[in-house]
Amino acid sequence: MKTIKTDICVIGSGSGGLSVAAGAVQMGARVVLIEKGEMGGDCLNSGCVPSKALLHGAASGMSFPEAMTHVRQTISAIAPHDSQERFEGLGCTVIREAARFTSPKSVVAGDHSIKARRFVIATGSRPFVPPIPGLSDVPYLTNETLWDLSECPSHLLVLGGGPIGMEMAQAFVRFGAEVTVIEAGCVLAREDEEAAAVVKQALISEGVRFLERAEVTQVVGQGGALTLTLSNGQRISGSHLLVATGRRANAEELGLEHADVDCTRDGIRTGANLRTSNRRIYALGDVLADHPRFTHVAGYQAGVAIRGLLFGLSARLREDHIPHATYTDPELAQVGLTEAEARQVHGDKLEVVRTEFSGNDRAIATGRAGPGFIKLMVVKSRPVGATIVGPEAGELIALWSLAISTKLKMSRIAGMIAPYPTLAELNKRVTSAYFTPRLFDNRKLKRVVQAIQRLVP
Ligand SMILES: Cc1cc2nc3c(=O)[nH]c(=O)nc-3n(C[C@H](O)[C@H](O)[C@H](O)COP(=O)(O)OP(=O)(O)OC[C@H]3O[C@@H](n4cnc5c(N)ncnc54)[C@H](O)[C@@H]3O)c2cc1C
Ligand SMILES: NC(=O)c1ccc[n+]([C@@H]2O[C@H](COP(=O)([O-])OP(=O)(O)OC[C@H]3O[C@@H](n4cnc5c(N)ncnc54)[C@H](O)[C@@H]3O)[C@@H](O)[C@H]2O)c1
Repeated sequence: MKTIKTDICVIGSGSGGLSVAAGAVQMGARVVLIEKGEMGGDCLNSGCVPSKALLHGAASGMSFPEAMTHVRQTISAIAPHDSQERFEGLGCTVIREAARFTSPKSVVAGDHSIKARRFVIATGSRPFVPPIPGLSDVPYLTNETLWDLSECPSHLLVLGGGPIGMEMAQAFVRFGAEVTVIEAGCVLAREDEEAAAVVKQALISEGVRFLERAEVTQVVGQGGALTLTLSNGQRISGSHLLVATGRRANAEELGLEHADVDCTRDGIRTGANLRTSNRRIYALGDVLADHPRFTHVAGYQAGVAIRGLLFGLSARLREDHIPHATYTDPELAQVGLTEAEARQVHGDKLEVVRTEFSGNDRAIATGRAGPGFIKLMVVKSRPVGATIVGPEAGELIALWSLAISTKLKMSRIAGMIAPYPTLAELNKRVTSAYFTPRLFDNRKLKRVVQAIQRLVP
């Protein structure tokens, strides 16, 4: 067994682990990075990158095989950035083995024993597969196996109407598959209800069938012919089944019991400084319990952890300005509070203003003026949340993350000028919606203007 002593040992080379390793090594720390699978983790290999590449293929009229080639080419184009070679070039020691704690200060990976001053657990998550009778006996797809398909399914059954289920439902219906989404509750249930309804309606109009509040009690069949039975006796048959019913943290195999790290079934718990119950060990990204699971969140958490790891600063996480987007067409993006949440927190102090994509010249000129809107939640002249459903919602939401993180007043945002004609004008337009009644329905202001008009020559 070879022993390595280091400053920081990072377990997992996904979005979170790579960000910590790159930052720490370039600022002078000795870093060991351990990865048991593909460098780049879920986002690059089986998550964001392939799913967005597939959606692009579906939107731009590629055939399914062409789109799958585009998926592979996209991964290959991005992979060098996350590669072992790049990280070794930066100065990290990269070990391609599964890591396991043997004590609060040491980890074993293959024939290496790593003793580190600090550890970072960034082992991510895997698909949660619900314990439905028969499911484990049939061939089903998850986000880990979907990318091996060589032909488009004739009828794809999608279990779960969260972001994975909705994005993939739209991609596959556009490739010509029949698609049925079976959802235990309501689709996109964590989103603003009105915005989620716009996305759902768009998918319905493209041919996706939805069964909501549906409890699957049994799955039978074989490859190419699967049947789900619901609690109401209804049966739905399809050629393939995609299970997209949430995530489970990758924490069980880490030997956390030897490391004094508290962990629940939902994942590892930390304080806002990302330290676990063992102060030498940090955790971040999808392996955490009760945190949003997104690539940009793992990246943001890496920045917070680095301040503690390298400088001993007690940086703390903030979550009110973290946006997310679902890349259906139309896209749905959210930052801060939804209208329902803001109403609960702020009651009568809440003002909600909105503007529609149908009034935007660029949206009209480019044939994208379908149903869609920006809704802004404002309290004491500062935005506390924004919901956008429409084209490029994921791009448009960034401004509102900045506005919330810096507590910008609406008057400051109204000072922004967006070039004409852009979708970005919608962000300006929604601030006008806030000021319009204050300016145009203001009797006092009208009297002042009239008085000045009488006085000025
Ligand atoms: C289909 C899909 C689409 C998604 N789309 C988006 C999107 O559009 N935008 C977005 O922001 N997020 C998206 N996500 C979420 C995003 O992929 C995750 O939030 C992100 O990858 C989490 O990063 P991470 O570093 O925490 O974990 P991961 O990327 O999962 O990396 C963890 C790494 O740790 C390794 N590992 C695990 N255990 C061990 C061990 N014992 N020893 C050594 N290595 C180990 C794993 O092999 C893996 O490489 C999507 C997810 C899925 C599934
Ligand atoms: N655009 C993006 O940023 C993006 C895209 C895809 C995934 N992701 C990330 O990946 C995570 C996982 O995505 P997801 O869609 O799998 O999870 P999710 O938890 O967001 O949604 C899962 C859905 O499955 C339903 N469900 C659970 N058990 C069920 C059952 N037995 N039968 C029917 N429905 C059932 C739930 O009610 C829920 O609506 C997301 O939370 C997100 O963090 C992000």
